[in-house]
Formats: sequence, structure tokens, C-alpha cells
Amino acid sequence: MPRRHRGVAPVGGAGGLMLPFARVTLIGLGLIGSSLARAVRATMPTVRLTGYDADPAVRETAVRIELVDDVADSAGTAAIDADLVILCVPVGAIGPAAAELADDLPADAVVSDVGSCKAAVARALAEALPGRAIVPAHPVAGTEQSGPEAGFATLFHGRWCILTPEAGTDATAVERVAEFWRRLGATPEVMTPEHHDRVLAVTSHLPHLIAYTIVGTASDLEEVTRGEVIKYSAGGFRDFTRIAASDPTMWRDVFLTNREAVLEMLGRFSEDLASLQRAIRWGKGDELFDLFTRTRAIRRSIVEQGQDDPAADFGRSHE
Ligand SMILES: NC(=O)C1=CN([C@@H]2O[C@H](COP(=O)(O)OP(=O)(O)OC[C@H]3O[C@@H](n4cnc5c(N)ncnc54)[C@H](O)[C@@H]3O)[C@@H](O)[C@H]2O)C=CC1
Ligand SMILES: O=C(O)C(=O)Cc1ccc(O)cc1
Repeated sequence: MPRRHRGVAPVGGAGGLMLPFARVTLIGLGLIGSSLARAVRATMPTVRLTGYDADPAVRETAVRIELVDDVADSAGTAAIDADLVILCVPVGAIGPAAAELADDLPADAVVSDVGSCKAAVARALAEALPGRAIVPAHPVAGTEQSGPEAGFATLFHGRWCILTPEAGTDATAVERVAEFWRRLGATPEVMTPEHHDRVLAVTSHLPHLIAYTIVGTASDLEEVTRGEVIKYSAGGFRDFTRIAASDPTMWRDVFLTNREAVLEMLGRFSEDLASLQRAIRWGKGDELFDLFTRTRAIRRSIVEQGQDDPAADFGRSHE
């Protein structure tokens, strides 16, 4: 088991020439499932890829665009000879999808997922697949698009992939999943599911909630017409509209699943917002200036570290 430090630990890079897995099954062929299929094809072309999606139209598209070697017509059939099964479905569907294939899963298969929340998902996976090797994962990479045609092979390049195995999970299974993500261009890191959920509540879930709110509020304002919202949506607001175009099912599930951490961070955010409101009301320019100086420095250090989000540019350049 990789060492844990304050809930976070890098995963040692054993590397090697052997493929970590030879037969990979993807359950859910939307943005992330189809990006995984394309990335596996590009980086591990001898891997046999099988896919399944609950939506017949998605299965049809997957066949038409030759996304995987085989599109199965049930989750169980897709899993039957896999050595890695990755659940790429909305977080609320991960437990049910795992239960659906449990009886057909080979004894030595490793099961993973890509869900944006980890604590509740890890519990659902452990319950659906008792005694199995489970290595939950979250690639911190995506866009506001969804569906099988939105994916692309380079989505995971230069991005983190957070692994949240339970203490006591077979170390070889963890290392094989870590190596799988390294081959796709991502950097794996291990942390506890609880730590993951608190960090992502601030860095991803809260920003999405704010974007959904601000776009909703702007379009509800009586003195601003919907036409004006579109016409004058240059600058900051435009960036919010990209995020607020993210998949409704996926994000409903994220907020209902990571409820506690999101509510905690939202409480903290509301307090900070109220203090900004006071600073504006009482003309405290120094307070505003100090905060904006601090946040500008944060943005600059993110850009310097080369962690600016390519997904943002991807979204914009394809509009
Ligand atoms: N969209 C993003 O930017 C990112 C998403 N994620 C996570 O990846 C997962 C998938 O998200 P996307 O690919 O964006 O969504 P998507 O909406 O593009 O694809 C999800 C697919 O799962 C299928 N599905 C739903 N329930 C199913 C079931 N029970 N069995 C089989 N297929 C089922 C749907 O028909 C759909 O095709 C989610 O858990 C999300 O939290 C993680 C990182 C980034
Ligand atoms: O499109 C964006 O800006 C994102 O933030 C993509 C994203 C969405 C959900 C995740 O769990 C990880 C990445």
C-alpha cells in the first residue's frame, strides 16, 4: 500500500514494459468513457477494449464510430473476461452499475471508476462487490461536454488522477491502476476519499455551483433581457456560461453525493461573500484591493506551474 501522509501520497512509478491490463471494460461511454477508449487506443493499442452503455443510442454511436473492439448488450457480458473494469457513469449510478455486473466479474479482475466524488462511491462499490480488488479513481480532467462523440485521447495529458483505495487494498492492484493512468499521460496520487471530497468540494464542486447560480440569476433578472445576457456575455460571464453548460445529471449527482463537504464549503464561502458585501457597502477599498491582490497572485502561481486549464480553451475554441 503506498504511504499516506496527511491523507495524501504520491504513487511510486514502477513503470516497466508490461501492460498493466490486457482486457479493459468501460461501463458508460460518455465524455470520460469515450476519452478513456481513445486514450487507451492511442497509448496501449494491443489492449482489448469492451464497452457497455445503458443507453441504446450511445451503444449505436459507439459501434458506428468504432470506439471499442466490442460493444456488449449488458454490463455483465461486458465484464465477463475483463482484467480491469472502469465504471464511467454518473456517481449516483456507480453502485447500481457495479451490482449489475457483480455475478459476471472474473475473480481476479480489478474494478475502478472515474466518479467526481469518492467517499460515498467507495462505500457503494465495496457494498456491491464485497471482497473484490477495488481502486476508485478520479481523473481531474474534463469539459462541459458529454456523450461518446465529445471525448478525446489527450484529455488526461498532464492532469492528476486521484486514487482513493481503502487501507488494506492489494498494493499490486493499486500500482497497476496507477500505471494504467500514467500510460494515459496522467499523474496518479493516492489520498483518502474523505480528503479528496473536501478538496474537490472547494476546487471543483463549489465553482460549478457558483456558475450555475450566476448564470441562472442573470437570466432571471427582469431588467436584463435574455437577449442581452447573450449579447453582452463577453469576459467573465462567458467563462461562467461554459461551466454552467455542464451535464445536469452528472452535477445533480455530485451535489447530492458530496452533500456534506459541499455544504461545509458553501457555508464558508457565504461568510466570505457577506464580508465582501460589507466592504463594498462601507467603502473599504483597502480590503477589496488586498483580497484581489492575493487572488491575482494565486492565479499567477497556477499559470507558472503550468496548471492552467486546457479544458477552458478547448471549450472556447470549439464554440
Ligand atoms: N464530465 C467531466 O468533466 C468529468 C466527469 N467525471 C465523472 O465521470 C463520470 C462520467 O461522466 P461523463 O462521462 O462526463 O458523463 P456522460 O453523461 O458524458 O456519460 C455518462 C454515460 O453513462 C451512461 N450510463 C448512465 N447510467 C448507466 C448505467 N447504470 N450503466 C451503464 N451506463 C450508464 C449514460 O448513458 C452516459 O452515456 C461521472 O461520474 C463524473 O462525475 C470525472 C471527471 C471529469
Ligand atoms: O470543464 C471544467 O472546467 C471542469 O471542471 C471539468 C471537470 C468536471 C468534473 C470533474 O470531476 C473534473 C473536471
